Amino acid sequence: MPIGHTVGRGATIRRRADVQPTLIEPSRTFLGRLRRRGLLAVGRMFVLVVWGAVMAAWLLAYVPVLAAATALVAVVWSVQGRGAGLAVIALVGVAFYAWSRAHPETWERFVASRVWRFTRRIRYRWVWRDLLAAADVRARDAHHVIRVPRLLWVRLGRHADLLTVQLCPGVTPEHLEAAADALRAEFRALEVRVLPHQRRGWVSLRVICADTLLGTIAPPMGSETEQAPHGVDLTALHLGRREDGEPWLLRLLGRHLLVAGATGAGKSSVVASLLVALAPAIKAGTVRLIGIDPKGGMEFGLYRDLFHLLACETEEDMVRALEAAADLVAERARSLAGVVRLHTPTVDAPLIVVLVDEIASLTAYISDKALKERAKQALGRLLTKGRAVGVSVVGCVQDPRKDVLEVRNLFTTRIGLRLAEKTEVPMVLGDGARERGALCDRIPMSTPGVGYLVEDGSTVVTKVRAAYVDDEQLRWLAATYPSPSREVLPEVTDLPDKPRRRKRAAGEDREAS
Ligand SMILES: Nc1ncnc2c1ncn2[C@@H]1O[C@H](COP(=O)(O)OP(=O)(O)OP(=O)(O)O)[C@@H](O)[C@H]1O
Repeated sequence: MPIGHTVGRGATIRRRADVQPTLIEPSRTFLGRLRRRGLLAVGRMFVLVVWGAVMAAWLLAYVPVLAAATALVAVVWSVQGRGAGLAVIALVGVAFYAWSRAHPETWERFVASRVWRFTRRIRYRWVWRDLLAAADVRARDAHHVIRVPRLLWVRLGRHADLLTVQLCPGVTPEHLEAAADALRAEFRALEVRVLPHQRRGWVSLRVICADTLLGTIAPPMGSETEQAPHGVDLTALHLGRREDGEPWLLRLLGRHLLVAGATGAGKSSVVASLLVALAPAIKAGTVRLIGIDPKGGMEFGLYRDLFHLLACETEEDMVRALEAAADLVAERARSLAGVVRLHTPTVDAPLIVVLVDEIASLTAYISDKALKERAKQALGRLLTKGRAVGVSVVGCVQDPRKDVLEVRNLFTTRIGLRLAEKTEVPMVLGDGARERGALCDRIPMSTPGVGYLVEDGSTVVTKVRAAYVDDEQLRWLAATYPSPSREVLPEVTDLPDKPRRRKRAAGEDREAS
């Protein structure tokens, strides 16, 4: 088997010291060796020239401004001769310099960023084999030839590139995940993330080259027709931006959402962005909010009018609100049994969003044991049966430890904002999420609202940042899109603590008599 020969899938590494030297057929004479080397050098030179020409043509196609300038120089040179050609080259140089000074944004957009992107493409291919072999993403075949995954193609983006990679036998996506840091350093990127590919044996690498989440993001607010011209799409709520610069669209219909983050990580900005996206539907009556705020209304009190029901005064109130929502789930499940598999929100049967700020206050920090048990049961009922019947829970949590929040695996969409320790990442986002790129513990304090999102049943990790909605905008939102219906707690439903109230009432009667 000659060195460098490719068998089946994967690319081979040539000239490696650890390849069996016996595989090389040595030339016997000095002249033979010289001829062989000379031929090899000529062959390499030829390949290099062809490759350079192809790359130059590709670069011109990729940067039309350069193509136009090159065409101009070529025409003048061929018609007017070398002197005029050189003069045009100098003129083009001066024009480009003046452009970059006078309009740096357009220069960046049409020339600099495109050239930079193109050099990235060359870099990926240039370093690929050696880098993967050095980072231990390799396998050795039966002939002791070292093979690495093959880089099939590169899709360049403004902020992130997507590399499609064909794995070779013996190399798994986990090998690439383990080498993500080495790839990031060599590609001079911010992050490298391994994503699944629809074809078996292939994976994608997302290489993040520019941080689009550094600056604060403004919420998409406006009049009803501006904000949601075609009505609110509950499967694609615009909450902020993704790391590749695209809008972050979140599906809430048929999902429960957990937002975990240390104090000051920006949990309330995720909730506020969600409210901005839902507001027109709240006013239209197709979405109803039930708010539970253990901070006594400090968070949700600001936009009280958006809520159909707000429980924030006592622990008892909050648990009763949860139970009311859980009863509604049972009632809807009965009425929808055998009719539909997923409820479609209407004004008569709206999507109920149960918004809980600091969910651990209900499941862990309540002092009354019986009340805590009731809260856990109601939450369990909501999370296991609510999705299909149009009841979604959105919960925030600071401390994601198991004893604090036992039900966290029932949340189908999870967002990990800045977390204190790396051991907390799998607690929120699941096993292996940190290896796949969810570095919640490395999010700086200076970027609140930044987090990693994982959906149930998917291994894809997406970095996002929620828009920042200030207090003034929240007040405006509540005044512009108030909930058309309002309920107060005692009237919510047939409350399960009635016997206790009856007992207390009986006791009061006795005292009176
Ligand atoms: N998406 C965001 N963009 C820019 N700044 C933000 C964003 N979210 C939050 N901030 C800033 O960070 C501060 C803390 O954020 P926030 O109150 O949302 O954190 P939190 O996780 O809810 O904290 P706590 O658990 O203590 O309530 C805010 O006062 C705000 O100034």
